[in-house]
Amino acid sequence: MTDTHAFPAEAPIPATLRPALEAIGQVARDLAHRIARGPLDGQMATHVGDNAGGDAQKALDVLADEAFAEAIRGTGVRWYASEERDAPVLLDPEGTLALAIDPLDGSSNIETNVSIGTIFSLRAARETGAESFLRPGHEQLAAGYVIYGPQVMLMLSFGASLQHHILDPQTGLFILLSDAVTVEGASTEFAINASNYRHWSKPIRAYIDDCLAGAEGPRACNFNMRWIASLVAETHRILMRGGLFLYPSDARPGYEAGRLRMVYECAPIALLIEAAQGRATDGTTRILDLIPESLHARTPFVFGSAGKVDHVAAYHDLPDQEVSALFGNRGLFRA
Ligand SMILES: O=P(O)(O)OC[C@H]1O[C@](O)(COP(=O)(O)O)[C@@H](O)[C@@H]1O
Ligand SMILES: [Mg+2]
Ligand SMILES: [Mg+2]
Repeated sequence: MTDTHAFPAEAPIPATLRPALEAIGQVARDLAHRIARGPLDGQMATHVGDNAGGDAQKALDVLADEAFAEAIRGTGVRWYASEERDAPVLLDPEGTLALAIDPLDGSSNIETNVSIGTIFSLRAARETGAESFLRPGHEQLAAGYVIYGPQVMLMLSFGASLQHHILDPQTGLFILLSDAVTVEGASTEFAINASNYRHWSKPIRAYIDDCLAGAEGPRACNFNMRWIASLVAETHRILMRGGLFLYPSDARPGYEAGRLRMVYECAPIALLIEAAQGRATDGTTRILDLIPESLHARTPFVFGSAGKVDHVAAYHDLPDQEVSALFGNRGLFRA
């Protein structure tokens, strides 16, 4: 890692959070460099074990986790919680912040050269790790993600608005492009892993059936589908041009609450989406009001433009026979 700053002095970052965000920015810059070198920098996609959530750990997952944990020391962070660790780690008893992180998101894509990312969330530290992290997401002080794509970008929010930064590879600085990103409402793209269709609940099936029915169906509109299997990349597309993301609960063992984790995936993404005037729910309830029961707790996740997320919630309110009636009289749901 270089010891030069990741942000210009004028970047709009509160002084209390600046050391931690500098450290995150510097590690992200270093990771971006390693990801760009790919196999020249070692076998990043090698399966090295399983994490607390039972997911396969790749070499890059572990390398990223260790780099963030190391760099964040001495920046005011008391508790460090990561997807790759069973429990929060006490870094500094005097620290006032708690960092939750998905060091490498979308790691099933490493060997395919598709965009991957880092998701992070900063909160006020409390006495224990559990007290710090098992709290509603609306208490987050800051949240963000870095996307390692054709361009390396950082989306960052302190709650009120959404900042969009790009890494300039020539200077190594994240440069602010906009401090007021908003989610476009008119997109006709939705993102869901459709291979799980047979496991979904009736409201989710009905919603997707109606999208797939296109101009001839109750929505009277043709939709397009996207699935990258990289939450950061899906979020970035939605922030740049609108749309809807769904990872619902389903009937597979272990998917009772979907796949994505509340503390270090859904809560930070929800903060960013709301800061961009979008909506993020578990299908019906606001993600930022949910209290996780454990560090690695999962939640169904639906987010995107506010109108589309509300639309999904309305399918959960339909009477059972109406949900079942494919192309039933859902005039209410015209696009
Ligand atoms: O393989 P699936 O079921 O489509 O799930 C894809 C989802 O899993 C994730 O890869 C989980 O994140 P990690 O890679 O950090 O475990 C998300 O980025 C993505 O949205
Ligand atoms: Mg992830
Ligand atoms: Mg991960």
